[in-house]
Amino acid sequence: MQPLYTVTQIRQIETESARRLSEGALMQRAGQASANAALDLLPFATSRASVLVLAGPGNNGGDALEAAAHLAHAGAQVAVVYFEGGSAPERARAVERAHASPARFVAEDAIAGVEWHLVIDGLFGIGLTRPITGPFAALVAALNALTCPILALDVPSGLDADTGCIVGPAGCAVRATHTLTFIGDKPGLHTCDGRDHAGTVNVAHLDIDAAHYPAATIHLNGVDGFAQAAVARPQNSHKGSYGIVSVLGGAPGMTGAPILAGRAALHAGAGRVFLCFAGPALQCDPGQPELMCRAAHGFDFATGVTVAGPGLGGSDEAAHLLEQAIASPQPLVVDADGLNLVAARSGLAARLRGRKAATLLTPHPLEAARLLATSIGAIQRDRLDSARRLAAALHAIVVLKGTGTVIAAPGGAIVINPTGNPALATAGTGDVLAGLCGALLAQGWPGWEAALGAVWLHGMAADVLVADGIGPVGLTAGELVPAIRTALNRLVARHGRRA
Ligand SMILES: NC(=O)C1=CN([C@@H]2O[C@H](COP(=O)(O)OP(=O)(O)OC[C@H]3O[C@@H](n4cnc5c(N)ncnc54)[C@H](OP(=O)(O)O)[C@@H]3O)[C@@H](O)[C@H]2O)[C@@H](O)CC1
Ligand SMILES: Nc1ncnc2c1ncn2[C@@H]1O[C@H](COP(=O)(O)OP(=O)(O)O)[C@@H](O)[C@H]1O
Ligand SMILES: [K+]
Repeated sequence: MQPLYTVTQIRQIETESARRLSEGALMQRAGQASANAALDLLPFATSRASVLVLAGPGNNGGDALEAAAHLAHAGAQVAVVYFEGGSAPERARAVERAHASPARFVAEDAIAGVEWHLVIDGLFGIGLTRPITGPFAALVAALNALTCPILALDVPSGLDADTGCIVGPAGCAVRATHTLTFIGDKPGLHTCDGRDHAGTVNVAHLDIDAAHYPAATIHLNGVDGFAQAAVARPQNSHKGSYGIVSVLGGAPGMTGAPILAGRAALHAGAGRVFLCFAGPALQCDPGQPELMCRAAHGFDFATGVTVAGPGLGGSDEAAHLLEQAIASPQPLVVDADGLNLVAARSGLAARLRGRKAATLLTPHPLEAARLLATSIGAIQRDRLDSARRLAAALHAIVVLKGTGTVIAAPGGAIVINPTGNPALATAGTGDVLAGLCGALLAQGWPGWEAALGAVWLHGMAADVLVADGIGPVGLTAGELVPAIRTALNRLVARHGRRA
């Protein structure tokens, strides 16, 4: 999995490596890498390309000036909007190089009325300390109104590289189509506002020796993070080999949620799936008669994995049933109303903390806010920290949903998921994810790999459906289910080890 580094770590890597390099080497390498990336984005002969370069007051601006000089020497028509600022010697040399090149230095008002083929955003990088306001904000608005590609250097200006939030309050950020980020990839490019502002992310390592990189605790989810848990089915196996998933949910009037979770568990390979209704039990799911419907009252949750919460409601009876599911020595997924009950009743949280088997919690931001007794805004302001705090507080693997889903382990490891898209922003997709988590656990996947695999497959299924025109508008949660089955089978065929 691709490592992600915080700004503090990037600064440390820079300090360590810079000691062994000539002054300004990193900025020169960043500028060269940026120019190369820019050339790749130009649609035709370099000499006919109009490139607008924004060079801010810090070293991000220095990178942009180096890039401007290279592009101008390569023959592009380069216009630079330049802001006076920092006195770092390497930045001063970048200014000189750009001035000595054929690049033109222009005023901000020259941006309007020109057909630009590419914009390079070198306004602010990881040194942004306060919201972009005033004339800089007007400039960002002008850039965001352009239709040409925008290449952000290091970070789209205005975005917090650690959290993925626009630096605020009342800040703004460049909406880039591409980001070339330096030294190492950064979490903020992949979650919250990051995905909308960074576009396609590439990393330029600037030839820094691997020895200068610390062990990363944050990664971008990828198949290598969980594929080792996939097992090819042996011929000599039967339904008992693939586990049981029991979905606890379905308070009166809320039967759809457990059905979706159960269907997802079935199509993701669980040997048997029970729907355990907290309210009046359905006789069967006529659309999926393989699901076995039961009253939750008196059900033995210790027989397999429980997915507790979809449509469970908040009654005392629901809390009592959840307590029984938590007491099971088997793996457990808690979602939706299950999480709301844990937030509302401290006794349940204490029992959850005491569990020995794998426990996965799958909150969306509002559920996470209830669990941490805070607001959605506070959760979203630092999604990584929120997920990490929840995992530590409840001794569970936490899947904080939403674009760039954050998966956190109680020990502090964090993974951000890159698959998925806004087609998933529709009712029931969370129930499908919970059922999928349950199915992987039932088939013997360890908790961490089950969480990573489920989130990745769920997002990938949505990506494939959208590529086929089934979404982003109007995708239904039920349509995800067969697409998840296909994605999981491809994974097992490609990576599944022999049992
Ligand atoms: N790290 C590395 O190893 C390498 C880093 N490199 C590059 O350096 C970048 C980091 O450079 P950096 O530290 O100079 O910060 P940067 O992002 O240019 O901004 C700081 C400037 O902006 C100003 N300023 C801040 N907020 C503002 C606001 N809202 N509105 C207005 N002004 C504002 C701030 O002013 P001040 O706060 O001091 O008043 C200061 O002048 C990094 O992203 C990468 O591109 C590469 O060369 C390769 C090696
Ligand atoms: N804009 C988005 N981009 C990517 N994934 C999204 C987006 N919106 C929602 N999702 C995903 O869809 C699912 C929604 O879950 P949830 O909010 O619990 O829905 P429900 O309760 O209706 O089942 C989560 O997996 C979430 O990460
Ligand atoms: K930038």
